[in-house]
Amino acid sequence: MQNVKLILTDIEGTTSSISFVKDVLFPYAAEHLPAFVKANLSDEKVQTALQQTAELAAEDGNVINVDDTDALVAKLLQWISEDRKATPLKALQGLIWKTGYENGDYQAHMYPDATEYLKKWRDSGLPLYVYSSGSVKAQELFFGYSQDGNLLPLFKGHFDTLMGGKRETRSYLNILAELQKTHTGLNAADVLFLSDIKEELDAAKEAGMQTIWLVREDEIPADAEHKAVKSFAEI
Ligand SMILES: CSCCC(=O)C(=O)COP(=O)(O)O
Ligand SMILES: [Mg+2]
Repeated sequence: MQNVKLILTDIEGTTSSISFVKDVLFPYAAEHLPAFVKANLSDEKVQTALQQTAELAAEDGNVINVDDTDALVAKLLQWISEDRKATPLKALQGLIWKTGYENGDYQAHMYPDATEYLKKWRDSGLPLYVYSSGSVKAQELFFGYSQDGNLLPLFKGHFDTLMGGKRETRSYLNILAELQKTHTGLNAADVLFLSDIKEELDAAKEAGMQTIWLVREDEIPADAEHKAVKSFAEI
């Protein structure tokens, strides 16, 4: 880790297992989404998410009336099953997961090395930020209710798909511009981005950031274009 002044990390597959997100969080959201939407139809955040769902579906060529709650819910359930990183879905998931965390139905998974090194890096003075497809609300819940306790104070800030998609270079430039408001003189090359997805690392590298690929389960490819490690201890 050379000349790194700030670390930006992904969550799923990087600090935490893919299985926790896919096998616990997504099914919980799918189970509770229909009742949650119907019970909270007058909530401004829910209304905004439904409006955006209709707009996004229309962009896909699937016109749904914004008053057709059942059709919008069906579309959102389809997106959960496809793991679509759609901003309105992510906003609703964050709201739904809150109840599960607060009831103690689950705690967010953390790889032990991720918790250990995030704490070490924070203690050494490195500012830590998160960039995930999960909404900022969902990220705060995730680290606030982790199996290793409340890890939220480790992070200086959070970014989600409001910055853009994680496979787009523009998103990392948007994040850099946000970071520069607090960290004067910060350059892209001062930022280390950690992720398990090559296309996300490619986009961050294109924006000028340093990258490290977390290869948690598979063999590290011999021809990896990014420095690849199996755990935060190797960073
Ligand atoms: C923040 S908790 C749920 C994560 C999530 O919804 C997701 O889609 C995972 O995205 P990531 O960018 O962390 O791989
Ligand atoms: Mg990931």
